Amino acid sequence: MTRTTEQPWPPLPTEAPERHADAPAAGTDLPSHYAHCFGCGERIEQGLHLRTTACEGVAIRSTFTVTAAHQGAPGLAHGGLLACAFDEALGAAVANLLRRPAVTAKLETEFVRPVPVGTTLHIDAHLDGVAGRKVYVSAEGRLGGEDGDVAVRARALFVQVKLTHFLEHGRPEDLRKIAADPSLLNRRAVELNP
Ligand SMILES: CCCCC/C=C\C/C=C\C/C=C\C/C=C\CCCC(=O)SCCNC(=O)CCNC(=O)[C@H](O)C(C)(C)COP(=O)(O)OP(=O)(O)OC[C@H]1O[C@@H](n2cnc3c(N)ncnc32)[C@H](O)[C@@H]1OP(=O)(O)O
Repeated sequence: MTRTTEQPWPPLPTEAPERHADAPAAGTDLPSHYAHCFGCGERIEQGLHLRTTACEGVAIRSTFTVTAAHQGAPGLAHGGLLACAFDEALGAAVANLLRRPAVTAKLETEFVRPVPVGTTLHIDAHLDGVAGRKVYVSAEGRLGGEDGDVAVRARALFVQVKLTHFLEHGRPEDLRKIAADPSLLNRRAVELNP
């Protein structure tokens, strides 16, 4: 079987990603983009509660601590939730460093080692290339520390979208909740009208 990481990446010619001039400075802790996001939202009790910090260049670092609510096999993280953690970290890299809204079009994960409950996964995500609206991004997750063993690798294609994407497709009652309480959404993460 061909491993994901043995295939060319990005899969087509791209330009080097340019960090936006107003991207958060390296070392800045990035707030949750949406209070009800399963990946980072503070209002989702059993969510992943990813915490993300901007790094130098076109990179971010996230941490995800696996709890008993995230099990697949006894005492081990569910692979689908690990994929969710990577979707979140990769998306945070795209949105915060380029400051444009984008959605995941394709997400590949490679599970290298089991991730036990109680472990903190340290995820390093970096932008790899841009081709028009397409942004290629990848990440590695290490067990227990920044120098720990790699447990998961992921890479993804994000496609930049207009704000209208969310207004057209989002459930009206959730959009109304945001209108009533704008603090649910971190509007500063991206330029909504570039
Ligand atoms: C009030 C609301 C505010 C909203 C929030 C605002 C801001 C948020 C702020 C900060 C965010 C911070 C952090 C975010 C962190 C995590 C977020 C998690 C992200 C997600 O969890 S998000 C949910 C899952 N995600 C979806 O729900 C997407 C469903 N999907 C679609 O909505 C469409 O499918 C779309 C838009 C992807 C494309 O549709 P489209 O019509 O715009 O464009 P099109 O189809 O032309 O694709 C353009 C080019 O991408 C190529 N392409 C497309 N798909 C491909 C694939 N699978 N493989 C290979 N290439 C592909 C085409 O081949 C073409 O390539 P080319 O240009 O070369 O022809």
